[in-house]
Amino acid sequence: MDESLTNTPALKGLPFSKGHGTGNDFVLIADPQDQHLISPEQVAALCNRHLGIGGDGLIRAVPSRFLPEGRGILAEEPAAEWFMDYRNGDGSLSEMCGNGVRVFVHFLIDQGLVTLGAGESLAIGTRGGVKRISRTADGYAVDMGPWEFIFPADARDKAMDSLVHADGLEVARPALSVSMGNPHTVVALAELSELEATELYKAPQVDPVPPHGTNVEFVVPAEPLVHDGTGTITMRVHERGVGETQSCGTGACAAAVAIRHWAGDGAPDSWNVNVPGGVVRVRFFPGSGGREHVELSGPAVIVATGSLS
Ligand SMILES: N[C@@H](CCC[C@H](N)C(=O)O)C(=O)O
Repeated sequence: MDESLTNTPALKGLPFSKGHGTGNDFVLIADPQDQHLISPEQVAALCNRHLGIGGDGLIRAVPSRFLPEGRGILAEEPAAEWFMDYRNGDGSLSEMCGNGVRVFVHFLIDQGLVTLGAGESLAIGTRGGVKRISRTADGYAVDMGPWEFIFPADARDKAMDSLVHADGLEVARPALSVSMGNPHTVVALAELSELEATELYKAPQVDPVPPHGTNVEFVVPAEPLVHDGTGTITMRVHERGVGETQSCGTGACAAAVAIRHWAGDGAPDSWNVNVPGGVVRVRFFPGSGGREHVELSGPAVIVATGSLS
């Protein structure tokens, strides 16, 4: 373990769990009294795969009442007692993490901090707003709220609003940028062989890049696209603040938004998104306030618990 971590009294002996959702992995820390302010450098050290515990991100579970963002959440939804304080592996903040919020709820249950019965839902505070989570047969479903295009309609023709280039692709490809609370740029490729050839060891070049940076999803629609009313997409992702990951829940939602837009009228509302770490499901449904919402579902696993030595 990096000594700069364990020399910090506030972190010495701190219990943690390690969990993942379809291979998108997180260090999880319960902080019911808001006593552990973990610096960006400490997050990066804990998430380091060689010198730390290793993870795509770190999630601190803290009561909403302790954080200014959390108090705003409580004014909107008093039941959102717990706040998901999410950091990317480099220590930067993100508004939302779709795989992370499922793993977060599983962690809260595992720690005995909440209960969630079949047919019930739990409100969680995030920097991307209140998310409601319920159990499914294989894990959890999250109402991710409404999606929106990042660039205004007049800057976007029907098919694209950016160009993206990555090593391994001969030319830059058209893309659409979608917000799921956090930013995504979705690039369609024609063949699985192109997806395999795409090099994601460094960040793809996006032009124009959304104002707060972006996560980049490379997607291949299945052939045929729709089977039994469900569309299928295969996706790889380069995450802002992390690098290539095995899965990205908000990215899967953005991928389904973009492919459904490209497919046009008659495209389905249900999607399976294959990622290197498994499969997540995305569903569009009429949400509150007359806006279309996105539901993300998939597994959540706790693999280990320990304490910082
Ligand atoms: N893997 C997450 C997204 C995590 C945040 C992202 N890297 C960002 O900076 O927005 C997911 O499952 O949604």
